[in-house]
Amino acid sequence: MDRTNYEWHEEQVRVNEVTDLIAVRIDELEEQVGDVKKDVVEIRKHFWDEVTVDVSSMDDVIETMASLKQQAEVLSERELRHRHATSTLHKLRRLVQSPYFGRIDFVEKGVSGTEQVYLGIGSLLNDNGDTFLIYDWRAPISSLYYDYTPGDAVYETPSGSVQGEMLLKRQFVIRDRNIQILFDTGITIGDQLLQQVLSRTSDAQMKSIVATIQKEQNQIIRNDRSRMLIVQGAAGSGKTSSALQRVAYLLYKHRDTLKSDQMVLFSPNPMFNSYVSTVLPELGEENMQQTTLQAYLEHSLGMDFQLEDPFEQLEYVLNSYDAPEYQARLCGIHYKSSTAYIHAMLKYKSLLEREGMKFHSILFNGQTIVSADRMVEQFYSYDAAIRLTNRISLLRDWLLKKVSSFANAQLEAEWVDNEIELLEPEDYHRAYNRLLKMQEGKGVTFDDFEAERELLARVVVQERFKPLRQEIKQLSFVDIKTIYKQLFADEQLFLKVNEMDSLLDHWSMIAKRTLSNLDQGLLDYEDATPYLFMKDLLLGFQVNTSVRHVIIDEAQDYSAFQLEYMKRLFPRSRMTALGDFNQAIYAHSSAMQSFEPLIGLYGEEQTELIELLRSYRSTYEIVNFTRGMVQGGERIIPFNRSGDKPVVKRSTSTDELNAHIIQDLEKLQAEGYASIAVICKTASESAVVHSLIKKHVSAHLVTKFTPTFEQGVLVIPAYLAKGVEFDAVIVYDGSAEQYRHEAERKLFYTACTRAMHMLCIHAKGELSPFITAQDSDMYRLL
Ligand SMILES: Nc1ncnc2c1ncn2[C@@H]1O[C@H](COP(=O)(O)OP(=O)(O)OP(=O)(O)O)[C@@H](O)[C@H]1O
Repeated sequence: MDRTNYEWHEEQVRVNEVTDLIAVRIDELEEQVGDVKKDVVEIRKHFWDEVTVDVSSMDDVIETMASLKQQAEVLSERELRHRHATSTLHKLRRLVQSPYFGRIDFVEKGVSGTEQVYLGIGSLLNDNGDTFLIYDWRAPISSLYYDYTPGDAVYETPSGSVQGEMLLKRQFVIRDRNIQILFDTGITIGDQLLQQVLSRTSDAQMKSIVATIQKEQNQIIRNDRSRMLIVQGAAGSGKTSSALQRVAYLLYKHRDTLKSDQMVLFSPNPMFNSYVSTVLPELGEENMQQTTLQAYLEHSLGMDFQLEDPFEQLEYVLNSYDAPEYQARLCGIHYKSSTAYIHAMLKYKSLLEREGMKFHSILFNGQTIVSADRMVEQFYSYDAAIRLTNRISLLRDWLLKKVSSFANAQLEAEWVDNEIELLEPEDYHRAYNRLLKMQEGKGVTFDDFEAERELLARVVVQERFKPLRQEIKQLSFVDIKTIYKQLFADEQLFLKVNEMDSLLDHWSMIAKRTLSNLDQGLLDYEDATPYLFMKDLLLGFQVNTSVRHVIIDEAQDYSAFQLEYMKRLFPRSRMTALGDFNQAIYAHSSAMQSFEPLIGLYGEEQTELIELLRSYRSTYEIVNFTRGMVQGGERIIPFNRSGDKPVVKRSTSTDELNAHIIQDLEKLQAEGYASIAVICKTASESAVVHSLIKKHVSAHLVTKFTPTFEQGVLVIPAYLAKGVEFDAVIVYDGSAEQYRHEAERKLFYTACTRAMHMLCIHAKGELSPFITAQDSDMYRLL
């Protein structure tokens, strides 16, 4: 047996020992889980048998409560035990198949002996409980594995740095308890394993990367200093992957204080949510909360308006170059996405403290209880030193009193008699019971006609005024819509709050669109967050203080305004923002060309910035080709994994183009690619292409409503392919006709960078000018 074989054998012996131990633990735990589960079922079944319920006297009630509490405690202790045991069991079941993926031998400075550290997705102690057979990849010492090659090495612990020398770094792939791959790493950190991992076919769900985390990614995962961590990374550089491992790391490091539901991931679309949702469970952690900004806006404003979503806005931007108001809309989007607009709103709010508030009159049956003017008068009669939101609360209380007096005055009204006549027997019965309760001890009975009429009148009046009271309590009397509209209806006001001398370019069109949309109950995407901000400024922010960490993926797609809003929404939270300016596809992204808005959120001292330049998703050939499409692309470093050169195919007609696409699809399928995306520019183009393709090849159409990501052939608009990846990508029509405006460059780049192994760009007629790789070495032109 040569040395390598011997080592392999030795390691396999260890794998056998460890997995045997895990198997024994699993057996024991399965038995335990079964017993505890039985206990829980029994306790639930006989819960009341063990409790003596006696309410005859106060003492008996207290005793009953005590016995109830005791029984509930026993139940909850067993349930907790069951949960713990089940989660340990899950971890062990994962470990038994593949107990670890790495080993380092480390000699700590000043300490004799070498420590062998085996790294897996969870830790495992020996039976004595004094030696780690497996270290969790998130343990402090495990960071050595990701940060160093053999030689001098340091890791951080809560009590300080530990220095020493790493003697060995070994990587494994273990499947079904057998070592399939084993090699020691030299200078090229894990290239061989990474090569293997990246060469596999894509999946419908993202995979964890714990075994091959790269040094620069480890900086992101373990960063726990700054309030705000910004990651700018090339397409495919592992931003999302690092962010998800980071969540797992933080949940591990702060396991006593941080729970998964205190972390929120903002995703670009619901399909992306499903794509990444298995990573944390794979690592033995519960998923964090996942949402989209649009879902939040819908939740907050969906009752009041029909909201445009970001995709509709983008479709407009991509499809409506010839619309007369196109430039005006872009200008409006630009302004409404900026921090300047936030400042204008804050200024507007301070003006409103003195004048200009708008209210809805309080009406009943067409009759005015309190007029809007009277409310304004009342509002500004309060001490100006009182905060605006508090003055609104005072006004609310005043209005409720006014409504009460008005309601009392209605008791004798004719409509009340009419409604009493119409009361259903149940209402009548309810009223009777209420009378009994209210009049207890007062000697009044329902035989008393006067009392009966009065009571029923009260019931009727109270019921009728209930919705109005409810609305007042919810502060609906503040006319947010008109207040917001004022900004665009009153030019002087706009100039004043913006501290501008002249109005925006295309002002009249911007103002007209804003006002007419609001009048029709529509809210453009660019207005939604500002509108909500205005509402919150006046009525109070609906902040969420329980969330401790917000992760924003595709951060370049949020406007400066939206980011600021999100910061206010989660005042006790840290933030991780991951983005790539080269993939900024929305019109408002022009307001986010740089890091400034992100850094500005918490200020430089509280912000850290990490850049990822190496791209892992695509082959060397694809990265080499696509990086020429964007500014600064020459800085992107392709990972050394070779594949076919991208193919660019020109057609002279739509029929020919379609025929080429179908040929390509059939060829790629025959070559064994599991996921192939035909990426179109817009939703409508996708629908047309899908109806054509499906006659020849089984294919799914992805729309903004598609909830989950599927394998096979997908036809998808480029903007929905954000964040996901495919074995092969066919860009449906990469012609100059489709992609020539600057706004389309990043969309085109995003589409091309979704490809892992193969990229084919088809074009009808002239090629898009973004295919700059003139050097025919970069691609094959067919
Ligand atoms: N260290 C790694 N080990 C293994 N695979 C990796 C590693 N880093 C990244 N990858 C793989 O590279 C691909 C791209 O990763 P990811 O989606 O996280 O990148 P991204 O920067 O978010 O991309 P984009 O911005 O283009 O959406 C994924 O398949 C991911 O598994």
